[in-house]
Amino acid sequence: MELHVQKLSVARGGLAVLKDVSFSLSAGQALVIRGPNGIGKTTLLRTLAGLQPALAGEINLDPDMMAYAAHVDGIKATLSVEENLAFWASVFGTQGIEPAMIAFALSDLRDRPAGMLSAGQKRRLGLARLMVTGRPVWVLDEPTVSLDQVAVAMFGKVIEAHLEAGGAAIMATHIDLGLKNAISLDIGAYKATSALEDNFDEAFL
Ligand SMILES: Nc1ncnc2c1ncn2[C@@H]1O[C@H](COP(=O)(O)OP(=O)(O)OP(=O)(O)O)[C@@H](O)[C@H]1O
Repeated sequence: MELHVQKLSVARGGLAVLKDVSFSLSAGQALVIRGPNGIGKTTLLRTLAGLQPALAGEINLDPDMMAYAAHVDGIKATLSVEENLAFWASVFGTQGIEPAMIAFALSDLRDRPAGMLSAGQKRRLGLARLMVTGRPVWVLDEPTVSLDQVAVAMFGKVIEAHLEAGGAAIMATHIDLGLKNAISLDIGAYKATSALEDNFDEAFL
């Protein structure tokens, strides 16, 4: 698995936010996207995962290779924790939800309706979902929000195991997960300038 992203431009609300983003990622690697609030990390991740079209550029991998997890994880509130994981396993055509249940310490919560989980427990369920997708590239937007220290460590272990098994991950996070094979990309340099800014001098001449 090799992901190559070339000259990708992405937009939000009809306005270009990032221009000409290029990077490559191999199996076993994690890419940590960095940049200030509002620069376009979420927009970039959503575009990579195929949830919105790119303005321009190339992504060599099919979105079907990717699993996306963000703040809204598509958790079904009335289904139990176990039913949620079983549902996703059926959607993605995979088997065996127990490893995900164990990795995120959800076993004791298996019968609880997801709507009754705390914010951190919900996030753990959303991250456990990644494991049952069976997809090689995980695209993660602020995955550690709401997680306590113990849960952050659980998540770090799961990501490390995913990379060791030949998967890859792209994530926007401010937390150092101590991953062995992580590279970082500061997207500040790719900020798209608006037409007004492009012609700023001319506007005054
Ligand atoms: N619906 C929208 N219409 C217009 N602009 C939007 C819309 N949603 C977001 N934006 C703007 O698009 C830009 C990129 O937003 P995005 O959420 O991708 O940034 P981010 O880097 O993930 O930010 P943060 O670190 O705060 O989560 C921001 O300037 C934001 O204000």
